Amino acid sequence: MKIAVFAGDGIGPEVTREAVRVLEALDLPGLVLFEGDVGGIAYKRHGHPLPAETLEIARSCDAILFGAVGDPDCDNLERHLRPEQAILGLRKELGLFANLRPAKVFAGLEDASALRPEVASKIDLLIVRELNGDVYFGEKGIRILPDGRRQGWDMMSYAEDEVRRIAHVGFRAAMGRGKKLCSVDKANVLETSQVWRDVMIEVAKDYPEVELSHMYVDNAAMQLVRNPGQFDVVVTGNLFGDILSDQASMCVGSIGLLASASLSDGKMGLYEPIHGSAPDIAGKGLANPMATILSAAMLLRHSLGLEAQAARIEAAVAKTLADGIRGGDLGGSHGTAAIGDAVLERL
Ligand SMILES: NC(=O)C1=CN([C@@H]2O[C@H](COP(=O)(O)OP(=O)(O)OC[C@H]3O[C@@H](n4cnc5c(N)ncnc54)[C@H](O)[C@@H]3O)[C@@H](O)[C@H]2O)C=CC1
Ligand SMILES: CC(C)CC(=O)C(=O)O
Ligand SMILES: [Mg+2]
Repeated sequence: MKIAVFAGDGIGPEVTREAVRVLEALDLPGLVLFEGDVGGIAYKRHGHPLPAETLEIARSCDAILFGAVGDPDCDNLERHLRPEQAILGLRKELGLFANLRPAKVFAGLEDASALRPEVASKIDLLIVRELNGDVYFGEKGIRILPDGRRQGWDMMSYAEDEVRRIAHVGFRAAMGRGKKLCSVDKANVLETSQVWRDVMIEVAKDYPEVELSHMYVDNAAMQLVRNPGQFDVVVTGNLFGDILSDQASMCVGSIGLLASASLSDGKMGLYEPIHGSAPDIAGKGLANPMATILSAAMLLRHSLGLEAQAARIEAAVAKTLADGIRGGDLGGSHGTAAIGDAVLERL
């Protein structure tokens, strides 16, 4: 079992360290970890945010545990050299098109939600976000208009096959959960979304037991706050899924809690918290490592088939929260390492 560990920038190394401690504590036979540079740190050391040797490590491993990338020092670099290209590059190079972002309220954490406890307590949803297409990977540029104004442009598109494969991921997930799938788009305005919606309707015929609904993304953002309990599986594109999942994190309490799996057709996957490098708290030991620890659990489940060990980690995190151990993001005072210690004690 080979796991690549790409800690990255900002709080990335801090939260990844705790997740690695948890993985190591499980004493998994044959587990070997391989570290690699990604993001701003990789740019500073190797001149590129995703060096060839890092990509090679990624390709040779069964799964990747990823921290976060992003460094304000690098914000003025040419776009292809910016830290964020590391995660975009890994997603594209490895064909990781399906991003699973579960959001569920942990018992005892209802009061930490930005929503009223009786609204928050009903949340148990899965955002299935397409991760290889959309405006993130379209042609883009900055051009000078004839009248001298600068104009930025980014091409949004989805081809039918790109929608079809993520639709199947969403419907299969719904079959294993509450059999409800809400497809989120902006088909009232965007042709990209019209194709998206047409394909969702077509694929739904293969899953007659799943109840398909459609929602415009602006309404979805509102419904996520008004009545998040109505959602089971939400399938959406790259941009909308990025935004809605950050929003969902505050509905369950904190962005420091939301884990994710980025999957391809095979078992290979990349696992990361949904948050970024949080430069505002980096280096202070304040970051909540739970999202990364829970991402490690997803890694064991999806890439290594170790369901019992994944459940063990999730139970330890749930117990830690139930015992009142909370980081600053949840109104508590526990630091990154103390939260890691507490999870390890409950493993
Ligand atoms: N997959 C990745 O590597 C991602 C990278 N980024 C990058 O991260 C950098 C910062 O982006 P932001 O927009 O500030 O988003 P962010 O997610 O890094 O931070 C947003 C806010 O949430 C807080 N926060 C995030 N994670 C936390 C944790 N584990 N515990 C406690 N508080 C936490 C931060 O302190 C900040 O106030 C940028 O360079 C951005 O491009 C952003 C999202 C994903
Ligand atoms: C940093 C971006 C490339 C993506 C992002 O915000 C995310 O995947 O959540
Ligand atoms: Mg994001």
